[in-house]
Amino acid sequence: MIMIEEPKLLYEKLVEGVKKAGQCGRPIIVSITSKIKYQDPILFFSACKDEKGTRIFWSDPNQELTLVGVGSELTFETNGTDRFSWVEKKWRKSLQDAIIVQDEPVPGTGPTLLGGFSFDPLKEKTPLWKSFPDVKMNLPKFMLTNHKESSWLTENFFLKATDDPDLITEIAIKERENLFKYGGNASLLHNAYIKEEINPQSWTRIVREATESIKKNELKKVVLARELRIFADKPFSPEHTLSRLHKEQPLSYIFAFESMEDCFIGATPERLAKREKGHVLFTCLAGSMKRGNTAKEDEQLGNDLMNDPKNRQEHQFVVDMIGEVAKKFCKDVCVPDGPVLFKSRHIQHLFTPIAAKATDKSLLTIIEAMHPTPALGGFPKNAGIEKIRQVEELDRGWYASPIGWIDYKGNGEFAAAIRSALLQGSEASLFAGCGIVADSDELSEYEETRIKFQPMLSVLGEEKT
Ligand SMILES: C=C(O[C@H]1C=CC=C(C(=O)O)[C@@H]1O)C(=O)O
Repeated sequence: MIMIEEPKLLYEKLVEGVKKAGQCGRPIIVSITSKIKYQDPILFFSACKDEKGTRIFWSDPNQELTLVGVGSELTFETNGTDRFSWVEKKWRKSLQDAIIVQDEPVPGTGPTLLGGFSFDPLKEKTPLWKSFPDVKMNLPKFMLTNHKESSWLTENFFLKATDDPDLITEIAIKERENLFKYGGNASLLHNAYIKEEINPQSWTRIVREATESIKKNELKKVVLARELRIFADKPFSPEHTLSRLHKEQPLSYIFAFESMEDCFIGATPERLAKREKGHVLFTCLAGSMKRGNTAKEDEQLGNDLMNDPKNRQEHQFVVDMIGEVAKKFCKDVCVPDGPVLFKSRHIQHLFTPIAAKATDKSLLTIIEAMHPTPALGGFPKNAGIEKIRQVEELDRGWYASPIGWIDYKGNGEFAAAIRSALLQGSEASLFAGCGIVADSDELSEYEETRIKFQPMLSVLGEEKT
């Protein structure tokens, strides 16, 4: 039996919450966190099938922190610009007078929002991303938090003055009992799919035209993406996909956001910013090369990447822009002299970490200023966004956008949602993009996107031959 807080304590806090909601004239968050026996996060995600459509999975590199949210007690979602400050205001307001019960102040426990943003609220929307608005951040009903080998369960309530604490306690106890009923083995599922590349010739033409715009000094860099649609013999399983991503991409952020019938899932190596205990960490990741077949070839390719002027230039735009944001919103900013290599299973990148001390500027304020970095949009920022809006034959939806979490103390982390797929039953759309500078070659960039599809293709099953 898993130790969760006493029903008596739960009941007392619910009574207190309902009373406070009456006094304040608005709903009140009651959030109770208990340390529980270690739980496997993917089994937990899989067991909560009844909450399909609301489940969220997040784990950081090496799985130092994993969050699994199920159910939604409170959701902030809207379309349009201004969404970062909109969420921030709503979240702060909802937290006023919150009743939070927690023994240990572990980041990522207690009331925490999980979710993400779309790439560009001003780009025309298509039905593809109908389940994902320009922002959707969710306070889950239940959230499992794993820090290395320890687990906590947070249970959230958004109480109105008219709620009945007896009834809510009774329902909460039943729901909890169902939470940990694990069974089945998702890893037995395996899909066979066929691929459809969407407009590949048109994409290479757009890339070539972008290099011409850059040569004419209209902008310095733009990241152009393309879509691959796959069709399988049976529905894709988020739990199966998560479990394979965990095995194949241990150095990446693994994420899954369910929304209605769809699931946006992936393994991104690209942190945007993490704020924890007064520190803010940023990652600049741009400039790519395939992995070698032997250690020697891999090392050679890594050296080529480190010494390639085109890739160094692509990378430097990212370092300069993120460095500027860090200096504007943080203090004691430390930018290394040059990049190192970051290697994942299918691809290697130039990588520069930036560290700083936090000020009173919130994580969402920083993310708003960063998005999209020149690794996802372009440089200068607005010229990049406009170029993408004009020329890309693609609805990016949440691809290349900030996804992550923030807790009630302002700790949190956001990553850029690349190396990702939108699962829609037995069909899926995959996305991959490349930084284009003046001397980019469209066929090499096309080849680079092919490599960037690999992390998702390899976990979604086998191509039918
Ligand atoms: C936009 C993507 O990758 C970005 C991140 C790392 C390296 C990149 C590059 O070398 O072009 C891209 O800027 C993607 O994978 O879809």
